[in-house]
Amino acid sequence: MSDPQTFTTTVLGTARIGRNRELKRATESYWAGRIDAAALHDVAATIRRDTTADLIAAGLDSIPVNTFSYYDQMLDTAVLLGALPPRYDDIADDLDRYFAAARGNADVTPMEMTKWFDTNYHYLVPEIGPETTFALHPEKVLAELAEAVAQGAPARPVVIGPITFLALAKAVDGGAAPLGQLDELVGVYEELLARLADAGADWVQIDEPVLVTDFAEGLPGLAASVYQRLGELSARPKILVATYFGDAGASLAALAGTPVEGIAVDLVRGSVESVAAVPALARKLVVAGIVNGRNVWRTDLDAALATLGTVLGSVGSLAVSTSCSTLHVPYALTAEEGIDDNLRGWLAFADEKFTEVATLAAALRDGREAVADRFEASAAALATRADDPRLNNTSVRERLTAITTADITRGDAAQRAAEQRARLDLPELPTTTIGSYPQTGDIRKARADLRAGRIDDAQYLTQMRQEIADVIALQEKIGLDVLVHGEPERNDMVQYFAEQLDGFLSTQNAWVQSYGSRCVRPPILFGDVVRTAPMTVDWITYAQSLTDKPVKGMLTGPVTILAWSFVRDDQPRSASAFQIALAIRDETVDLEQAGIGIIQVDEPALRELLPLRDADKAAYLKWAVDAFRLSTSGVDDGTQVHTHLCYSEFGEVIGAIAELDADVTSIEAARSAMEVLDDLNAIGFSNGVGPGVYDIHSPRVPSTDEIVESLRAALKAVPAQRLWVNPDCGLKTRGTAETVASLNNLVAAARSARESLG
Ligand SMILES: CN1c2c(nc(N)[nH]c2=O)NC[C@@H]1CNc1ccc(C(=O)N[C@@H](CCC(=O)N[C@@H](CCC(=O)N[C@@H](CCC(=O)O)C(=O)O)C(=O)O)C(=O)O)cc1
Ligand SMILES: N[C@@H](CCS)C(=O)O
Ligand SMILES: [Zn+2]
Repeated sequence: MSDPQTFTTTVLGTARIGRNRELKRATESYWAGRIDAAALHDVAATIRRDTTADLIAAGLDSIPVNTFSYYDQMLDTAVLLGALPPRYDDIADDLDRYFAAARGNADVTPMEMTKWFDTNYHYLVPEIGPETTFALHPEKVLAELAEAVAQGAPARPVVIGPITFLALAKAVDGGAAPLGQLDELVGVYEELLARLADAGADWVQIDEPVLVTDFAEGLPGLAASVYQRLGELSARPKILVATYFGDAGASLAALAGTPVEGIAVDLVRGSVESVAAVPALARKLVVAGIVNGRNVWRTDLDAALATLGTVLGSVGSLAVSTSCSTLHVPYALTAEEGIDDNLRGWLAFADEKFTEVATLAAALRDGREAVADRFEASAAALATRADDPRLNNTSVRERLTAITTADITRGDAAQRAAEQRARLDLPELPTTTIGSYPQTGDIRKARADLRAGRIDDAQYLTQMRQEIADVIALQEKIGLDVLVHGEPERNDMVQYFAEQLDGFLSTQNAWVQSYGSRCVRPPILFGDVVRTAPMTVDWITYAQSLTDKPVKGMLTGPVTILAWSFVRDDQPRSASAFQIALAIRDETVDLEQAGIGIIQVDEPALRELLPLRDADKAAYLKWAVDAFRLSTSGVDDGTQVHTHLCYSEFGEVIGAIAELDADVTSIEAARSAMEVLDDLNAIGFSNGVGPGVYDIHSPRVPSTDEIVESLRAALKAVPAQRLWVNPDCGLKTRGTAETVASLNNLVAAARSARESLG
């Protein structure tokens, strides 16, 4: 049992989708009406109980609770604070209201979704307007606390803090920046702390990851005043303010100057020097995030122990922890088969990380000798990494050394546009889609059947070709101008490529939540990246053989492949990005040689990897742009290069988007009212652009009229010669009926807009 005064071993949070994605299946069944709310709650309770039991078994003496979520922790926080947007007020049932906010329904649009810091996890963006009021609804956190206590857990409730909640919210209804409502909101946290104290909580963890960023001015000052105020409460649990995803910088001293008892610091991305520089930490519990919660590499235990030894000298007491929640890594390495011994030895997923935390804490408490066998096993496994030939491919390294500016530069953009116009002969306002068509149950089942040996390669190929033929026929019927093959053969736009590239390990069960019930299996980029054969050419040329309309080749770009993989940590990420770029470049050249005239290289993660601190942004954008250009500059001027960006606010990277120098950029804009076009104009962007004219994240079918309206708005910012008409992202998550209806309206809207252009 934990000493309520302090604790020594913990993690900041855990995954909640379930070891076998039980929550995904249960929520999707609930939405489809196949199970009722009680059955869904049962699955959720089992996941929570199992997670708590696993953490107890791992030997942790303080256990996070309320890190479970049916959909998203920011949405949970909006509910906790009574700050759901009012458009959901009429929905009486709590669960249905919650899911309506998450996903929308026939009557209401969902809350916006965007990336959580620089991760591939998406949160729902709180909406704060002048009329927003806050009111405490602590039922979930209190229930989950009681549940864990009943299980015998030394439970520590976790909530997102007020600064992070408001800094990540968006202003609506003409309101000012949401952080202006911080004072009022802190009052609700005061009430919450009193309720948690009444419920017997010894500690509460308040997550403030925004303190490692430059997202808003004056964050250290806000940290000081908010936690001074909360710290002065008389009846409250001990407060642990958790910073993660980077170095808390000046906020660390600000927090240390308040009465809070504990501060969690990220020692993977942050530095020991920052801790040593704050004398007031000598009076605090420092929760040392030494085990990487963001990546899958085994911890170098000796190095970690040395770091902890240094930290110990400058803090009041110390607990060992992961650097952030293990939400971002898969559950268990033991669920993976077929990994060679060398590579397996370098890895640690969540379960293995819990053990690393416990081992390090034991070494601090009892001395390294007490757990020497674990340290030695770890060191021996990691020692095999340096000499593994897969980490050092001479030919790819030599090729990269020889790259010059000419290799990342295409011909003059206007000249390219003229050549492409002559070659492609497209109408004004050409219509297209972003790549994927609905990934139906039949498609996924075919892949599951192939994996299980129920069908063979030839049968799988036949079925996928039929899917492609159907999608081509559908697009011709709808009347789209530039067609796609629909991506049926792709389990995922990153994993599909990783499975074919040397240097990547693809997993079978290593699922990580991406948003809501949607999961991905990030590949593990462990070595040098080499393309051994074309990856997409057969599929695309088959699609092109079925139609006279141009079919776009469809590739994922180097930054996105990197961003959505677990990346080796023994060289800069840029070095791996350039290796991937060479592989994609070779693929574009092969597609061009096979007669494909348009090639799209998707970079939806360009914005996601933007560093959280302003000082680091320019260097990132330089290598990210160069990697993209390396991947797309091998083709002739007459080949039209498209790119696609989504899932973000693009303001900060708008200059980089222009520097990508794609001939056509399709970009999510359906929810930001064409602001992106004004931003592009402001920097003189003059290539083709396709602002998304409808939101594919909701089943709602946009009317022709509303798409015409979007196009009219777009035409005020962009001349018809440069404007493309497309949805804002791929259609893989949509149903077929709504897709067909939406695209019919999109084509009708483009025709109507063309007519009005005369
Ligand atoms: C564009 N986005 C992507 C991101 N990251 C990626 N790595 N990939 C992306 O596409 N980040 C930003 C956004 C996030 N958006 C999404 C959208 C959709 C999904 C999604 O649908 N995920 C699927 C899993 C996709 C997949 O890997 N499919 C595989 C395996 C399918 C499967 O689960 N099979 C079953 C058996 C199936 C059956 O019998 O019917 C099984 O194995 O048990 C495949 O198609 O082969 C999801 O289900 O969550 C993710 C991110
Ligand atoms: N080509 C991909 C891009 C998604 S961001 C798709 O259409 O799904
Ligand atoms: Zn997209």
